[in-house]
Amino acid sequence: MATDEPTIIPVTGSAGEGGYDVVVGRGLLGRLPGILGERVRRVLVIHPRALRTTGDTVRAELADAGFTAVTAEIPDAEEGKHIQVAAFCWQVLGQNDFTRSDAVVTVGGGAVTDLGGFVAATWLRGVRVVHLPTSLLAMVDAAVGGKTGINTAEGKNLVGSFHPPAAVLADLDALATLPANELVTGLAEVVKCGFIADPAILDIIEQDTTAATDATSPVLRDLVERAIRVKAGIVSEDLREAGRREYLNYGHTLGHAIELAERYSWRHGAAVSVGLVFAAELSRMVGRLSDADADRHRTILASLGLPVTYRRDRWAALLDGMRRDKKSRGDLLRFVVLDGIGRPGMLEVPDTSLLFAAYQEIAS
Ligand SMILES: NC(=O)c1ccc[n+]([C@@H]2O[C@H](COP(=O)([O-])OP(=O)(O)OC[C@H]3O[C@@H](n4cnc5c(N)ncnc54)[C@H](O)[C@@H]3O)[C@@H](O)[C@H]2O)c1
Ligand SMILES: O=C(O)C(=O)C[C@@H](O)[C@H](O)[C@H](O)COP(=O)(O)O
Ligand SMILES: [Zn+2]
Repeated sequence: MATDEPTIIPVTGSAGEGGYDVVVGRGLLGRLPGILGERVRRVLVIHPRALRTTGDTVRAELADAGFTAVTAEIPDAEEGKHIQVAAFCWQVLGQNDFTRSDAVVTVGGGAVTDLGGFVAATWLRGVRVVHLPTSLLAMVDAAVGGKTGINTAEGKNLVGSFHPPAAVLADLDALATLPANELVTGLAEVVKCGFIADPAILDIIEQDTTAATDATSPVLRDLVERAIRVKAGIVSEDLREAGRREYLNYGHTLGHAIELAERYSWRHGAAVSVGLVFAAELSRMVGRLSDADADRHRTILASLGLPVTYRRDRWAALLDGMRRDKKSRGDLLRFVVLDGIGRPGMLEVPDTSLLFAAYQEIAS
């Protein structure tokens, strides 16, 4: 199964929008000029300060290929998902005369692909974007599927759009510099994919946690490809989240509320980990998930070193945050739950006492 050949995972178009390829492999940068194509003259490379060297390498590759490449260096992590950072990027695009036939390239984790995707979606009402994800989480999730967004003072990803990329180059070599804790938080989204759609993911992690957390292992590559296939399959059917795409939000209702409560000092994947255990407890409480399947959430996530509990005294703030979740309809909170492993569904919760009871199971 070990191979150095790139794997191409197609995302087919839906809602009248074009499809694209997610390429997983090593040494993929040379593909970028060909993907951008001959019509593109100017390229804005958006990267965080922490990845300046990688951003410079991408800019040099583009310049060598004859593009006019400029960079926008943005604040790291969630600090970058801010309207003022988008405004800075719009300014760079404007000052460099970017037209509708020009393009944006993102280099970074999910915060950068979200911000850069949003900038591309809004500049001249939409220009091409290619994502070069550098974190595990961005490779398996954020760069794929076309959700873009920024945070507001009231919550996570409250402003954004659907803007599919022209391609995603998931270069596993980038993971060499990713801190171990960042790799682990990315695995929370991989585990999510295991619970909602591909139970083999769970078996693989349980069999060898060490290999699953080793950026160089064929096991991790297998997990990356499996998680991307889950996401690609769902977004190919439902780009704009009219139905099945909501399942990709498993664990996120509480997860996003924790991120807000922690003022983004927690990584997204860590908050989603707690959210997954909460959603499993909710599923168990309403009789839709067995004890064993619910307990498996806590066990597998804890085995990776991910958090599975959260502060008992924060319930009121969390409930407030969850009300602004995009799955809510009016006063009705809606959750992704499981009817078994690989069988996601929705639960409407008019009565918050049920949520409070489920929260007691994860409160510390
Ligand atoms: N659009 C979507 O569908 C989607 C899906 C999942 C998550 N997200 C978003 O993605 C974000 C989380 O992504 P994340 O976990 O990648 O966080 P992140 O982008 O904040 O990156 C985490 C940290 O890792 C650093 N980093 C990234 N790549 C590196 C590398 N190769 N070497 C060294 N350091 C590196 C970053 O600079 C940052 O400090 C959240 O904002 C979340 O909402 C979006
Ligand atoms: O792609 C999706 O759809 C997801 O829900 C994937 C999530 O992992 C991701 O964190 C997403 O950004 C959450 O979206 P939101 O609509 O709840 O902001
Ligand atoms: Zn997520």
